[in-house]
Amino acid sequence: MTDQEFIQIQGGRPLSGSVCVQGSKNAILPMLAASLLPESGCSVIRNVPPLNDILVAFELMRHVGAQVDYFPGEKVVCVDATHLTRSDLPESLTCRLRASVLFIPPLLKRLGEVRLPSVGGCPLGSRNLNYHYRGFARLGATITSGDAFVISGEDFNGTSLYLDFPSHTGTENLMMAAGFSKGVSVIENAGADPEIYDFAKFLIKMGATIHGLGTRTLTVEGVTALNPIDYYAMNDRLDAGLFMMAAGIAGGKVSIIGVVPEDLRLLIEKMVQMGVEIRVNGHVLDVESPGRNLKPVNVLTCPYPGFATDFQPAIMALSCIADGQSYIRERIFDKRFSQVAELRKLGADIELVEDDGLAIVNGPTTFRGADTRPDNIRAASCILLAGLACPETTTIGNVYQIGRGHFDIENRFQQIGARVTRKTR
Ligand SMILES: CC(=O)N[C@H]1[C@@H](OP(=O)(O)OP(=O)(O)OC[C@H]2O[C@@H](n3ccc(=O)[nH]c3=O)[C@H](O)[C@@H]2O)O[C@H](CO)[C@@H](O)[C@@H]1O
Ligand SMILES: C=C(OP(=O)(O)O)C(=O)O
Repeated sequence: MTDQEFIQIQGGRPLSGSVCVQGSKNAILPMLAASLLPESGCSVIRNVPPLNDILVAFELMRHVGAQVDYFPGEKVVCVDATHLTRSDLPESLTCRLRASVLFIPPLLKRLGEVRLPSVGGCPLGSRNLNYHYRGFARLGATITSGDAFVISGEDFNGTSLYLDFPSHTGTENLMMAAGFSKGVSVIENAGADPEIYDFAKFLIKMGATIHGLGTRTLTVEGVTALNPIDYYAMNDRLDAGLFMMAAGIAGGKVSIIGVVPEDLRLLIEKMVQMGVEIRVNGHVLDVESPGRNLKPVNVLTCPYPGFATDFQPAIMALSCIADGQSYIRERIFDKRFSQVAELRKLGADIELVEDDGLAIVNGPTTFRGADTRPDNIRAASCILLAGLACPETTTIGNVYQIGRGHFDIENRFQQIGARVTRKTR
């Protein structure tokens, strides 16, 4: 993939057909990190799409000495971490992957020290890591910071851990570290997201003892050894949501295959409020929309089970075609409106009251074609959606971003009748 590549969308036509949901990046990344915990033997993780973030995680794992064999056709990865050799993570990789932080607990357990330079990921504001480091310190780690964080320790003891905010990777990291600390740890105000739940099931299958799954209080009893396992990762609710909103904005009828409707409850609720018809048929969602005359919506992002911040940019695209004013409030990240500048290029009328985390969308917009360059996965998804509602040509540069979160995007959209192509300048 080069910076010359871009995605071209010629929208303005309804979608029809079926699309399968990919495996969940945000559940798989902690599983890849945890697959470094067993001292011998191969772990197998299934339903692993070849997303850019996942490929960077493979490179990090190989860098520290793990053998990683990936079978993209089968979406299976096999990890053998018997011979880990180093614990200094290179900035050339960590600056591309925020989930690099999830490699701290396994390397600490296996090698007694980790050196982590700055981490990358979506630029959404401050994105502190203080809950992670404070938790590791309470469990017994020593942490120093200079041009990199150095986390070290040999002896970890269970304790009470409290997150000021139910951080997603913070919960995963503390759960993993508590899993090998002696005695019992209680994690309060933990994240309850489905990906955290799936990751906890992964750790339990490895031999960990974790109680309170899906609630805000997790109790973890440390064990001395965790074993390699064979695990099928959950499907990606964010990928499912992208295709739901694609049907909503473009119009037509699309079946989305491989969802847990409960995990998407609020998105379904908001889309139905907007006038999109959604039928739940077991693990398939049938989404049908006129693609115009939608009703405006109020959205406030919250930790799960609230409305997911990762859907905020996409529902903003949808609200642009609604008749009237929509209010979109971001409450998780302090800078998560970068898609607004890109949407405006397509003609959207959006007032930003950034200090209040509020965007007021004045719909309906008749989108015009434009060249865009979104700076993160979900902003790119937002522009892709707007492009589907625009009869002119829209382009999305910086395609690395969308490839971090969605696999084979152009082919999967073509499968449901969209004119989405990947091109080189
Ligand atoms: C790889 C992955 O799973 N990424 C997801 C994860 O990111 P991530 O786990 O980084 O997000 P968090 O839940 O940790 O962040 C939520 C909020 O807590 C703050 N915070 C977090 C940790 C900390 O130590 N100190 C602190 O202040 C952050 O600045 C942010 O304002 O959850 C986000 C919120 O659902 C999603 O948008 C991301 O897609
Ligand atoms: C914000 C995201 O990822 P990360 O936390 O890795 O930046 C995302 O997946 O939308």
